[in-house]
Amino acid sequence: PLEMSSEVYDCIVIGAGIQGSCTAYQLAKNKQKTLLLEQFVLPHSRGSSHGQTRVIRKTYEEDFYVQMMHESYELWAQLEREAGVELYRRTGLLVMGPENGEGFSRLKATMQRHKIPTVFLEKQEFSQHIPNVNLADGNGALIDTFAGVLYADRALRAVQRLFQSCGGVIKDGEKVIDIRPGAEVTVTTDSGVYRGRSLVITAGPWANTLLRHTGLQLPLKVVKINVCYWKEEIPGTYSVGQSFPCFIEMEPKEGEYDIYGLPSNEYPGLMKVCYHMGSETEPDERDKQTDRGDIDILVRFVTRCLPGLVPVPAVVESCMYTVTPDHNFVLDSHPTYGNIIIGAGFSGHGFKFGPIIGKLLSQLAMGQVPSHDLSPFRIQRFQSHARSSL
Ligand SMILES: Cc1cc2nc3c(=O)[nH]c(=O)nc-3n(C[C@H](O)[C@H](O)[C@H](O)COP(=O)(O)OP(=O)(O)OC[C@H]3O[C@@H](n4cnc5c(N)ncnc54)[C@H](O)[C@@H]3O)c2cc1C
Ligand SMILES: O=C(O)[C@@H]1CCCC=N1
Repeated sequence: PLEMSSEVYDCIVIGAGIQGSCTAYQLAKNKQKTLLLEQFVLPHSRGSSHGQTRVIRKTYEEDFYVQMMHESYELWAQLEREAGVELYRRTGLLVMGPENGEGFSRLKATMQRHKIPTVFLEKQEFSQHIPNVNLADGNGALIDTFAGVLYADRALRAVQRLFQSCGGVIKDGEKVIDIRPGAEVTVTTDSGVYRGRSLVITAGPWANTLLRHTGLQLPLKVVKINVCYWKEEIPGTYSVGQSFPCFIEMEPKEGEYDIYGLPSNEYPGLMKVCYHMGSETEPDERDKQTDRGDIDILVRFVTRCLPGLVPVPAVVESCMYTVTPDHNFVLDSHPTYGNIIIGAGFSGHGFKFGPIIGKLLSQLAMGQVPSHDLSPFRIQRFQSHARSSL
């Protein structure tokens, strides 16, 4: 039998990806005795938060994401100061999309409504501003000038360090195998039993595996992303050093989902260009999913749009998205157990929100009113969905 710890934590957080780590840090900063449990030995590359870089941007169609990103930028800057490390590099973000399409028009309108510093590029001046990129016929282009790159691995380590420096406890290499809801939630791992007055589940692709212990299943699809790096024909052509921006092509001709890229930086001479969707996988069987349909789409895109890259990926890494039907997050209390809080379904765009999500989930865990409207993120929106069982 496993030994029960005598300690009762104010909060136990399951999952030390960016969302769980930021939540745990916010709790510890608020003087909550907090335990952060992680199934793998840290750092690891088997979830969704590993890798050197992520895009940060305010470029969203929806007002609620823009509002959250205003605060998230401030919290990232605060984290940089607290940790004493650079986490954000401003590069700008080029968005290309069908000029008269609904998505691109909505995006432009939201940028203008929120007065987000944006440069709108006319077709005739495009190549002068953005050399070595072919703008598709009928596409418009804009630049979100404060967008950039987050140093992801570095950020995750920094947040976990800050959490520990506030007295937080991390137990890694401990997989949670059971959850017993109650006024004190009992959490069993493969090596111990812990109690907490509240529980936060931020388990990324494993969210439904854990939620099963609480009688809840969410309509989440886990997909494997082939993270592709492409060699520059002339090293530096698309580099941070040459002020090349991150980019998103909305509704590309080559596929149903967006294609995005980050300037070459982490691997000199290699630029990251990815497809914003992948094939379904079981999170523990990620490496058995070998579908390369997304890479075929990317090869066609790179050939058409980025003529300075060799159109064959030089390095392919793996990562996972946990996707909801509407691609919006789940940030809510459990429908039956109010002291169990869920952060899930970040749908491939959650990293940039890490600090604000940490703040919101910690507010829910402490029984406070969240400081942003969480109605777009409620579990209730899935009520009619076949796979949700409340
Ligand atoms: C290729 C790729 C590119 C992306 N690009 C961007 C981008 O440019 N910008 C952006 O904002 N976002 C981006 N994202 C999305 C972002 O990275 C994710 O939304 C975010 O990392 C999700 O974090 P998480 O903490 O929810 O999940 P995870 O990082 O997966 O963390 C969950 C953790 O829970 C642990 N866990 C699970 N089950 C258990 C258990 N039983 N016991 C203990 N621990 C457990 C897991 O091991 C894992 O460490 C990208 C994602 C990918 C894959
Ligand atoms: O979230 C982001 O900004 C990136 C780029 C666009 C698609 C998904 N992730």
